[in-house]
Formats: sequence, C-alpha cells, structure tokens
Amino acid sequence: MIRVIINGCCGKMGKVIANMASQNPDFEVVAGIDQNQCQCGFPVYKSLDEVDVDADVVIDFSYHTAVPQLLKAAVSKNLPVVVATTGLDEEEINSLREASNHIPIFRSANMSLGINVLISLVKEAARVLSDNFDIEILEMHHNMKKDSPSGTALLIADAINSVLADKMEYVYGRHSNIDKRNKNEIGIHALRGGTVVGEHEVIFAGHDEIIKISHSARSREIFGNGALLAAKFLINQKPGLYDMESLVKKG
Ligand SMILES: NC(=O)C1=CN([C@@H]2O[C@H](COP(=O)(O)OP(=O)(O)OC[C@H]3O[C@@H](n4cnc5c(N)ncnc54)[C@H](OP(=O)(O)O)[C@@H]3O)[C@@H](O)[C@H]2O)C=CC1
Ligand SMILES: O=C(O)C1=N[C@H](C(=O)O)C[C@H](O)C1
Repeated sequence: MIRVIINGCCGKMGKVIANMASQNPDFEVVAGIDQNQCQCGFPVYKSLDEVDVDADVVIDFSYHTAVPQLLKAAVSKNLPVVVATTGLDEEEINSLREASNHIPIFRSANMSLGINVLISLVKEAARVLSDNFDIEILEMHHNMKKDSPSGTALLIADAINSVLADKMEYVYGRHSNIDKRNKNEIGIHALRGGTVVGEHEVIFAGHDEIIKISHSARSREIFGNGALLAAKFLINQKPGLYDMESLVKKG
C-alpha cells in the first residue's frame, strides 16, 4: 500500500487523485495540503511541515508559488514528490533541480500517455519538415486555468526545439506584430473557455499542405492515472529528476 499526501487536495485535480486513489487498493491517501479547508475523508494541513502522519510520496497539483516550500519540506522529511503543477518560473525550476539532489522528483506538465506519444510524433515531424514548414501550437483549456500558455504547450515547444538545435524562438499570441513571420519561430497560442479539460494541436503549415497533430483530453482521470503511475515508479528511485520518458522507458 502506497501512502500518499496530496498537495492541492481541495482543487480540481486534487479531488480527482483522492477519488482515484480511494478506488485503487495499491494507494491510500493519508493527508492533504491546501490553503483551503475541504471535506476530503483525510486530514488537511496548511503545509507539508505540519503533516504528522507517515507517508511514502507526495503528489502535487497546486500552484507554482507553492512548489519551492513544498520541496524544502519534502527534502527535510526525505519524501519523493510528483510535481504536476505547471507555470513554474526559472527560480522555482531551480528549486526543483536543487531538491532533486536529495530526493526523487518526477516532473511532467502533462501526465497523460497520449500527450507523450504526441510529443514523439511531433519531434519526428519537425525533424523531417522544419526546413519547409512553419510550426504553430494551439492550446485550449477551461476558464479557471491560471497559467498560460499551458505547461504542455511549452513542453511540446521545448521537445520540437530540442530536435532543431534549440534555434527556434517562441512567439506568444502574435497580437502586436507588424512584420511577417520569421522562419525560426514557433507560434504558441492560448484559448480559454468553459469546461474544456485540455486541447493541444501542433500545426505544420507548408506550401499548399498542412499537417495537424492533436490531442484532446476528455477527462482529468487521464492525468490522475499518470500521476499515480509516476508515484508508484518514484518510490523506488534514487534522488534525481524523472519525467514521463523515464516512466515509459521503465515499461
Ligand atoms: N501535469 C498534469 O498532467 C496536469 C497539471 N495540472 C496543473 O496542476 C495545477 C492544479 O490544477 P487544478 O487542480 O486544475 O487547479 P485548482 O486551482 O483547481 O487546484 C489547486 C488547489 O491548490 C490550492 N493552492 C493554491 N496555492 C496553494 C498553496 N500555496 N499551498 C497549498 N495549496 C494551494 C488551490 O487553492 P485556491 O483555489 O484557493 O487557489 C486549489 O485548492 C495547475 O498548475 C495545472 O496546470 C492540471 C492538470 C493536469
Ligand atoms: O490546468 C489544467 O487543467 C491543465 N494543465 C496542464 C498544462 O498546463 O499543460 C495539463 C493539462 O493540459 C490540464
């Protein structure tokens, strides 16, 4: 039985994880952390420092500013952490790298299997097409989402850039440009509205032809499933930084 602490337990994803874990005999949620107080069926604390129950792993779906403090406490308690929160700035990413010298950390902006397959496909498409095709990324999410563009859109852009010698420049929104598109650009565009769980589309636009590779999340359980798999994987790892590729490699 894997004992889980959920950071952000009162939020949309926190509730999904709690519900999925309660139906899975491999997991038990022993505590939650949130700045709100919600009825969860387990004790809810304000910070990891305050948690006084034993656990094996923390799963974090919260807010970017909460991540450094969470990691500091996780290091002092020697607890592995799955970081699913997006929108981290450079300093917050550095705190994550630092903490990974002491504890195992799994970080992915998208825990679904499908997006990770999409990333392999767009890398291959970019290798073949980039000389003659323009690349644009579109994402759409629900109207409660705070960060934009999505962590996934940035993850996709970074994956494409990694196979193009990191020479691409990211252009967000393209709203006040007064000149034409540059060849070395990846356009990244965010849409927000309604209850959309998560849509990502990568467009390769060439002369008289367009290739679109897209992923549509139809439920939050696809992220919950990935986060629980990541937690199971992480509890057996040495300190370090892990991602979906590590999980897929492990099989
Ligand atoms: N990697 C992945 O696969 C996925 C990642 N995400 C990411 O996960 C994060 C959470 O998403 P979602 O559940 O939809 O968001 P929600 O806003 O619904 O939930 C976040 C919860 O964390 C709470 N919170 C905010 N700040 C803190 C803090 N400092 N300490 C403790 N709790 C805090 C929020 O409180 P309050 O409401 O008061 O702000 C809220 O209860 C986002 O960054 C999102 O992009 C989401 C889905 C999939
Ligand atoms: O906030 C969300 O909802 C989601 N956030 C992640 C992101 O920013 O990419 C993953 C998913 O698309 C849902």
